[in-house]
Amino acid sequence: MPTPSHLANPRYFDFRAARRVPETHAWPGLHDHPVVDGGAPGPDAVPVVDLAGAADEPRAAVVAQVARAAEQWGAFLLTGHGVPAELLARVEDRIATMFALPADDKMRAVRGPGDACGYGSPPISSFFSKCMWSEGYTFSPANLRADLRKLWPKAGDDYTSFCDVMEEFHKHMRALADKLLELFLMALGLTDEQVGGVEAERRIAETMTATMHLNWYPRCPDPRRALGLIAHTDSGFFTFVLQSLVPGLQLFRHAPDRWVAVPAVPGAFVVNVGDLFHILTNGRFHSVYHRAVVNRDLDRISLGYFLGPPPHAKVAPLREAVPPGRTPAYRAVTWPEYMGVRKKAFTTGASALKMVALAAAAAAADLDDDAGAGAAAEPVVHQQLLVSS
Ligand SMILES: C=C1C[C@]23C[C@@]1(O)CC[C@H]2[C@@]12CCC[C@@](C)(C(=O)O1)[C@H]2[C@@H]3C(=O)O
Ligand SMILES: O=C(O)CCC(=O)C(=O)O
Ligand SMILES: [Fe+2]
Repeated sequence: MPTPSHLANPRYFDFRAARRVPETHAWPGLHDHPVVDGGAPGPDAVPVVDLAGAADEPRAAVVAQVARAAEQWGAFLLTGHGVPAELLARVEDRIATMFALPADDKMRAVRGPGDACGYGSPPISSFFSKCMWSEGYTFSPANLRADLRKLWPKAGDDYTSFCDVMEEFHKHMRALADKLLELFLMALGLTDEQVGGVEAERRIAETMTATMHLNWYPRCPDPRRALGLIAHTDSGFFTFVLQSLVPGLQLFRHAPDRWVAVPAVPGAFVVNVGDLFHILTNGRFHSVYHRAVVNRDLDRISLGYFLGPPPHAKVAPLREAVPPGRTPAYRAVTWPEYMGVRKKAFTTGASALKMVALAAAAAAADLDDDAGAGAAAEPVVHQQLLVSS
């Protein structure tokens, strides 16, 4: 019998056929920090923001929940958001159908070097010598039907239903992103009038763009040796993560260093603060290190809906976020510029946020990794894993 061509393709690792985790996929240092349950009551309980209360006036309680979560965790579970559960079920179902495509079809859509969209490992994987136990697909919802022809060149029913469902989802998510941006800005202390009326804030809301990245974490014969997605901070403003009912997302918390396992709450999104929001808020809302682990018996699917500025827009601390008498803690950067800095940071082991910090203000605000709640706490994952690019 001839070998199917995808098995002959050295770029495709067949997770389904793997009976063990090969050295190429075995990560050292995965258990350097304990894992605690973020679904149990107590100080490690992942904060919950329930938007069902945000429709009533005053919204002060919801705004306070957002402020606390963004300042102390850089992440929270979002419930009561109004995106229908039945739509989320269809989204997951379509994603599963996409990942079940034959390897040849997926490899045809592979992300080329420097491409924003495409199939395969996420961009961050290029900085590490080990491979992750996952496959991913990135696309722009604004360019959905054209992007998805990479996977389904002949279109057809699966293509059409995938695009229809994702378009419906994107419409809901874009509106939800606007609502959450408003709450974030109010949580920074801006009034309703400032949110809609101040030029800088209005421009952010009007130009914010969305990117979708889908993750498939196949079940794994030895989940303690493998890693679904390496610890990272998201680089944009903020991200909605939809995780299937199989948990796997973990948030890094400092002092003591530990991983907090985010519970899989049906219908909830996890919201992560990204690096550009960290900069925009002058470090008051901090980006959060997170990773995804894999499971022995079950596949896991997740979806990241990433919000950020358009490529040409400079992001700098908002005037309202800089305390009186202080200077901004970060210089202005565009998203592509920041990705360039982060690439350099990965190859040198430095912190990308520190590389864009303004020295004098950084010293005054004590932007040290050990600064506590205001700093993006960083797990020790870099030394042994970096490859130079
Ligand atoms: C908008 C984006 C954020 C992202 C890079 C991307 O262009 C599309 C994929 C996103 C993702 C998902 C997995 C982790 C991550 C670090 C990566 O390598 O690709 C993020 C990127 C990010 O937040 O920087
Ligand atoms: O799979 C997850 O839960 C996390 C995904 C994620 O962090 C990402 O896509 O950036
Ligand atoms: Fe992420």
